[in-house]
Amino acid sequence: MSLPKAELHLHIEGTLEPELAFELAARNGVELPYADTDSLRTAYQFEDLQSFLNLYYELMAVLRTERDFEDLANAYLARAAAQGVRHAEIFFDPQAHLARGVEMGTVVEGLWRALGSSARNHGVSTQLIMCFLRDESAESALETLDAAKPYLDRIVGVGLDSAEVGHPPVKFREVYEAAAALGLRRVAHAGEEGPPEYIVEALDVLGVERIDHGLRCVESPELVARLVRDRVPLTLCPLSNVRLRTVDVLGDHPLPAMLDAGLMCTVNSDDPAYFGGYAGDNFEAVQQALGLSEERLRELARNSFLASFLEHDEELRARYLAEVDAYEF
Ligand code: HPA
Ligand SMILES: [Zn+2]
Repeated sequence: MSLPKAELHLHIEGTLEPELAFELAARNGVELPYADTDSLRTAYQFEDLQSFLNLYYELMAVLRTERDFEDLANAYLARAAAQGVRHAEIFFDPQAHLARGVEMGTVVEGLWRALGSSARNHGVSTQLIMCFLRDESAESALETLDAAKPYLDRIVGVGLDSAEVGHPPVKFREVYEAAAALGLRRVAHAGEEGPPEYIVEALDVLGVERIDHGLRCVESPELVARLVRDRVPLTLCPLSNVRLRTVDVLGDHPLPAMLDAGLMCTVNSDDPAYFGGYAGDNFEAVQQALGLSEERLRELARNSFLASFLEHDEELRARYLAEVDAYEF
């Protein structure tokens, strides 16, 4: 669906399509434990978040040089642009690369080669959000923030991802305080597999401005009331929820009820190469499975721009919002 939209929940490493994975493996002399793209695709059957993360981290072995990260980001931006994405706030996972001996500079400069010319080349404005892996230590997160200091002009904010349960937001209090002191925006995954309390903690302890996923807020009427009152954006990822089995089938997704409750929902793709669709595909899927009206879809698109970190260019945000209003389905 080409409705203009911002993508606010997108892991760049999760855009690695099998074809590009094999191309980069050949280029870098990396051996993949799959015969070809078809046999790799058959591995895309996930039980839960962890079973996905195992493959996600395994395939990252092919990302080694600046050019690899540039090619990865350009491939994503081209696909996103074709599906109506006008603005993308893109997560990356530096710890997963540092652990393999790939430097922060290689990752950021490589991504920037694509992002820095994206408005011109793809018609997509971009921001970069650095995520900490919550199943690594708080010390490791602090070291990562330190390693990012030379590149902060290219990074708008920090996030928190990877295995959620057992790794509550409070573990990262100190690093989020340090990030805030550096002027970075703050978001965090919470309430994907973890309980509603993690969402409350992300707000109260980490001071986040948006919740990534946040799906399990629906279990707490009190929390829903707070999120509605404070207009806290939730970056939902419907196809991801089905593939990682946080909802059984898309037709059972709580998105319509969440919108009816007044929550500020957005629709995003998370890891589109693994979960069966990019941003526009997610919009189409929820339209079909949940029967969302055109006005609801327009509301989701407006929310995406309102929730985006475009404060440095309100004119651009206004232009995007006008495009949403003018869109004809
Ligand atoms: O959906 C996700 N959840 C948590 N961590 C992640 N890292 C990539 N994708 C995800
Ligand atoms: Zn995610």
